Amino acid sequence: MDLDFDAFRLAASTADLAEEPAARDHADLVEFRMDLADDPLDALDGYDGELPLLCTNRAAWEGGDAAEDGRLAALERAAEHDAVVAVDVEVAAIEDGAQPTVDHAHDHGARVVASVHDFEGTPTGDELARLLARAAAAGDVGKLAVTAESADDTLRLLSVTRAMAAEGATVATMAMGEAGRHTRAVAPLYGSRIGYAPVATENATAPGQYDLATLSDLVARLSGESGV
Ligand SMILES: O=C1C[C@@](O)(C(=O)O)C[C@@H](O)[C@@H]1O
Repeated sequence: MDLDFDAFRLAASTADLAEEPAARDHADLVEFRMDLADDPLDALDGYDGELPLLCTNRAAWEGGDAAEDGRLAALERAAEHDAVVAVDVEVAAIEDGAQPTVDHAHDHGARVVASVHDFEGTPTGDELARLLARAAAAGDVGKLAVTAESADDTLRLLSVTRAMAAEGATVATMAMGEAGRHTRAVAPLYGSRIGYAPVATENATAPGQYDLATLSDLVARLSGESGV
């Protein structure tokens, strides 16, 4: 399978690949949260769904559930699957020695989403720009998820998203939390290339996510593609 990030792509985030049929109507791909799954490599071996996969094995130190032992090795195995079109590697991990994982993914035709998460707040504009530039340089897509507490926080994130996208960088941004929720719907208009949503709200993988059908509808309406 192949999928690029030259346009906005909506990912259904899940720890259970059996949810894929339910995501087909709305999503372009599935984000498989390996760190939240019981036997992720077995699940990947048995995957015969239609949607391509973005595999994430989120480190505990970046808000996920994966123990460090074997974490990157599992991500590398994942990248070898034909259905896996991308893997997510944290920028901090890449800068700390995970470049071989990035290279391995590329060798197997998978793109790399280099990610940064701030679960505490939204940095200053300058710092946001630095973080997103580092992410974009480290991967094929630079992803930045912050926690917004105000409209000003969301504006800074959207502004940096727009500036980087206008320079030609491939970026994905979102603000977590209640105050940031609407950025998930509007960030694509400012150049963000990936949105994340659970099939059902109770299985959210980050604070403030819309469910998949809702985000798909909002993005389509705002982009003028829904025909309404
Ligand atoms: O990094 C991201 C973005 C995310 O944190 C979000 O805010 O939608 C959801 C995660 O599943 C994904 O790995």
